[in-house]
Amino acid sequence: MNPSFERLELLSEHACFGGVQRFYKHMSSEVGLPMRFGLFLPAKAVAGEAVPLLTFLAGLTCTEETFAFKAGAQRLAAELGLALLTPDTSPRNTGVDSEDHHWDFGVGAGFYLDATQAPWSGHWCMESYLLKELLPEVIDAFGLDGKRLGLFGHSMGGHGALTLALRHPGHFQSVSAFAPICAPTQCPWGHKAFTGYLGQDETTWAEHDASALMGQQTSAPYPGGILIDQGLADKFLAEQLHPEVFEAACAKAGQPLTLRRHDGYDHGYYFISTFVDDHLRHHAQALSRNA
Ligand SMILES: N[C@@H](CCC(=O)N[C@@H](CS)C(=O)NCC(=O)O)C(=O)O
Repeated sequence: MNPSFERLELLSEHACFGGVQRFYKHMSSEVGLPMRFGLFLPAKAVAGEAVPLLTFLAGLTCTEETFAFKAGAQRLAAELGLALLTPDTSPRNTGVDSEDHHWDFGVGAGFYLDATQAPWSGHWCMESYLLKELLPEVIDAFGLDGKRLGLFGHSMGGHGALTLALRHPGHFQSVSAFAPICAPTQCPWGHKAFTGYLGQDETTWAEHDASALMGQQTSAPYPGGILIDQGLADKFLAEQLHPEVFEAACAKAGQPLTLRRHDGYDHGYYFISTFVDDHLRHHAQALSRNA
């Protein structure tokens, strides 16, 4: 049996739109603890075809189950032949006393980076976990196409999608986000997370700020375009999200950006489920070009 597959413990399995939604647990050497993730495989992947992999990074307080339960993405993913990977949002049960004292820092709030500050630096290394361990292991275990990878996410996970896509050029072929934290160095969530995980030296923060990273580009890193949806009734928009800062950075870099602002939509999964099909099509189109 494939050694990557052998490392995975199947927690549950549900037939879904001709494919299968599964939840797994595995021992992560990067995190140093067991981690959980969700994986939807369309019928073609179950039959052994190397389909593209689209990874969704969830927001604050979410788990590997949230997007799988609430977004309603499996129907179209099945039709388009996309596998969907939903990692957890942080390590859990780490032994750090204060890990769950805040809903926006610690457990459920890994911010998709590698912490450099104690006590977080021991286990909080979501960037290395995703890039060096989870994605390669899942691609290998299920025979997916590692050259056709898309990344999207919501809120903190939108920050994760944009920053990881910019920090790892060439790794992902498509990127999109729902209500992302676009300029974490300029908002309370970002200040709190970066102070805790990265320390007081703000020069290190810019390396994890999507707008700052885009501002450094001299040509478009995603010439096929980036898609962002943002609800205008989102209670976090004014204070935390700052899509206009990312919009300006994209304009400066010549990065095509479709930033859609939707009257009446809030921050939650009713908003995500309304527009998720457009994101799946955005990725399917980019990933089929790379086939
Ligand atoms: N607990 C927070 C809200 C946290 C929140 O909205 N989390 C978003 C991501 S930033 C989410 O997706 N929550 C899960 C859900 O809506 O099901 C509050 O009370 O304001």
